[in-house]
Amino acid sequence: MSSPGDAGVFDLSLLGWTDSLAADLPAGSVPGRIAQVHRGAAEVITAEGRRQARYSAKVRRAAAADPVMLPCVGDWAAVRLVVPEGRYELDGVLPRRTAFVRGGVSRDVRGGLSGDGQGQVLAANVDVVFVAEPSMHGTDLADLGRVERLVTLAWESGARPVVLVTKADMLTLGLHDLIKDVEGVVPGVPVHAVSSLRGQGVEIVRDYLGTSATAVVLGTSGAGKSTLVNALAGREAMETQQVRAGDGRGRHTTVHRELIPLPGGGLIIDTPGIRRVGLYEIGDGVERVFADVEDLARLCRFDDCAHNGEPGCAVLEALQSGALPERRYESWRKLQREAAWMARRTDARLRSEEQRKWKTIHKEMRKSGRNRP
Ligand SMILES: Nc1nc2c(ncn2[C@@H]2O[C@H](COP(=O)(O)OP(=O)(O)OP(=O)(O)O)[C@@H](O)[C@H]2O)c(=O)[nH]1
Ligand SMILES: [Zn+2]
Repeated sequence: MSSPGDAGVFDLSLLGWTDSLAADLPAGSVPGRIAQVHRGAAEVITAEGRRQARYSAKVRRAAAADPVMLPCVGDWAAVRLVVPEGRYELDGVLPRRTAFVRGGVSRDVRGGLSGDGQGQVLAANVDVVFVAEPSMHGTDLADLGRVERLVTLAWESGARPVVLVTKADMLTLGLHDLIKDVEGVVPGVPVHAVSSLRGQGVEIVRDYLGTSATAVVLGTSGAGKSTLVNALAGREAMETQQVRAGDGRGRHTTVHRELIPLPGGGLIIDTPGIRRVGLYEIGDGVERVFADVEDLARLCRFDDCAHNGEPGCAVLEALQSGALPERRYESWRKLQREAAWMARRTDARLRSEEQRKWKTIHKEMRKSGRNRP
């Protein structure tokens, strides 16, 4: 059996290729899924196998004007063979269904924000986001606030979140209660216990990918992301912290992003530390994760209640009665502020600009494809 990535012909639908993507492919080019990006070139998986493809002048110009236009892991690219030279050229990126975007934002340990608001796409065309939260992290239990934050981010990317309580073997007593607590803070999102070390829950994770879905794994450093990816891939696709600890360079986080085709179809993108990833689009991520709090807020006497001591504030009442835990309230406020901050800074401008650019680029791609002999 040939598998994606081996030389030889294989089925692109196992990489997520669809008819609707095919409709956007310019004439004269073949599709390739970007597995890794380098400076000025990308490694793409095509029906013929893996190829290095240099960016065309058009792609370089577009990326120079706006980093959001840089090809990224998970993108579907239009690849052409440049005949006299015999090399491959990446001549365009097909429209993205979903995207993880870093808004040029850096975040200090206390959650402060700074940055220029310039977008950068970290991963594209992701269907499922696995939020990996270790049952035990050092001596701490799973961090519910971190789960809320990452699930919010997942919703905003356009993909579907699934929470995995990883390293489940480290917590035998109380695991059930912990899962219940996690379920309680992300309404409507499936939560599963996973131990990659023992192989527990790995099949459930695998099932989310079917034959052609693409997933990313988000989570704090040491959450067991690489170990899970390796368990899914059935091989050492990613270096884990243990492996790295032995190489003399000491412990450090995963630094590169790579799209890894899994045996039997489906793909997974291992992401480096997500601490710098901000909420980019003012989507409905916060409302979805905090649906219970948002419901309360609708009961406040004033429509524009800031939940800051106004009379008849249902949120503060719930807080005082203990129905709404202080931790969750604070988490809600923080993520609301963050989303609002990003929205003010970049969202409207970037979104409209990006849409406009995609339109012209695809018009050009189609035109140049048709005119080519
Ligand atoms: N007990 C237990 N340990 C695990 C499990 N999964 C991973 N670990 C250990 O946790 C440590 C961190 O695992 P990694 O997979 O490297 O974590 P990561 O999330 O990829 O970390 P970064 O690359 O730094 O973001 C390693 O020592 C793993 O062996 C598990 O299911 N159970
Ligand atoms: Zn209120």
